Amino acid sequence: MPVLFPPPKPGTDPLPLRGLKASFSYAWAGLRFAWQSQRNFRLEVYIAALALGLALWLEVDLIPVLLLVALVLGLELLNTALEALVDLVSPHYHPLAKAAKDVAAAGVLLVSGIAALIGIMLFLPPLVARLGLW
Ligand SMILES: Nc1ncnc2c1ncn2[C@@H]1O[C@H](COP(=O)(O)OP(=O)(O)OP(=O)(O)O)[C@@H](O)[C@H]1O
Repeated sequence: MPVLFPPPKPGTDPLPLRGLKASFSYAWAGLRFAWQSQRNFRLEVYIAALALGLALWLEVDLIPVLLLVALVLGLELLNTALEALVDLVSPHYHPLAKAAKDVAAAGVLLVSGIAALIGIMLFLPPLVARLGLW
C-alpha cells in the first residue's frame, strides 16, 4: 500500500476542496486494500450486487436493501481496519489480539446473519409470486 500523508486540517488549508479530494483518495485506497486483501469483502460486494439486482427485478423497496448493504460492507471495512491494527501492534500471538479479532469477526457474522434473514423475508414472497410458484 502506498504511503499517504495526512491531509492538512480544514481550518489551516488555503484550498479546502483539495483537502477533501485527498480525503476521498485515502478512503479509495482503503477500499482497494480491503478489496485486494479480504476474500470476505469481495464475496459481500458480489452478494450486495446480486441483492440490488434482485431488488430492482422484483421491485422491492430499495431503501432497506441499501441500508443492509451499507451496514454489512461498512462493518467488514471496520473489521479489516481492526485486523490490520491488531497485526501491527501484536504480530505475535496474544490472547487480547485473539479476543479483538474474534469479537470483531463475531460482530460481522451477527450483522451478516441478520441481514441475510431480513433479505429472505424481503425477497422470498415477491420471488415466489414472480416465479408463479404460489
Ligand atoms: N496476533 C494474534 N494473536 C492471537 N490470535 C490471533 C492473532 N492473529 C490472529 N489470531 C487468531 O486467528 C484468527 C484468524 O486471524 P487472521 O488474521 O489469520 O485471519 P482473519 O484476517 O481474521 O480472517 P478473515 O480475513 O478470513 O476474516 C483470529 O480470529 C484469531 O482467533
